[in-house]
Amino acid sequence: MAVTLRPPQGGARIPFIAGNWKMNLDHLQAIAFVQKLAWALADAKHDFADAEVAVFPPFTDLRSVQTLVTADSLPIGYGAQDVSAHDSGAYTGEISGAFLAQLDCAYAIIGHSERRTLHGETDADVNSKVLAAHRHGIVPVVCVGETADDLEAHGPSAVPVAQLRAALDGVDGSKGLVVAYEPVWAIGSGQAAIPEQAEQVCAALRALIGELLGDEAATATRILYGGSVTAANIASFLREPNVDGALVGGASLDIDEFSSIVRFKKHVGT
Ligand SMILES: O=C(CO)COP(=O)(O)O
Repeated sequence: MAVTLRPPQGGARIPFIAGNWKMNLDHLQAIAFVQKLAWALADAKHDFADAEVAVFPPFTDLRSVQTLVTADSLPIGYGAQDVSAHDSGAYTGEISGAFLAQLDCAYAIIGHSERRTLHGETDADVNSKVLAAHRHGIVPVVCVGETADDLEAHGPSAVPVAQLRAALDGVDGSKGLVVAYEPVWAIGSGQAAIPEQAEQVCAALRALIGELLGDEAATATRILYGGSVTAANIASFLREPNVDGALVGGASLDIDEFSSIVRFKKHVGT
């Protein structure tokens, strides 16, 4: 039996540590990695009530990850790095949310800055993809974040808030949502945001979710910080009340480093 991990429906937010592998690890490497990660967390007696864990492998790995997770009942979730806005048809190279749902993907990352900058994704595209994920019962992990130029011109919150407002147009808040605040200048740079700044933006994003989707969604939605997260700096982010976890890139490819990030406890409500 597969362990199906779904975000909590209201109540306390379980911290969420998500590993975005980007274009790394083929399906054989993915199987070895997920198995070793599960062993490392079991050895460390990780309590999954302290932090939910999910990996986001390339599309070609997802069937293999599903098979492993199902066969061994591993308490590790997984999702896709993108999803098509369309459900089927003449869209060469795209992957339907229907296919991801068939692979029991709980999540799909949508609007990562690498999709926005390298593939020209607009706010409207991101919104269409969020709606597509929801049509198939997949929880979108909506990425927002400002560039260094945006930061200088508008401060940290304005662009992420505008991006999230556009992403949530017409969205049903009861269908589940995770938001990742990833300042573009912090991604892969080794220069993480200052935790107080991450908190300021995450608080503004939560207020916007309340305005658009209601108080229940604002309370239930996990808002992650992403951008040069490591085992050494995760504590400083999780100390912030509106930061509910991390979207981890480079450090999610190292089992010791990633499991150390997962094992750092956020003290909810303290
Ligand atoms: O883009 C990211 C996760 O989606 C962050 O990447 P890094 O952790 O490598 O900075």
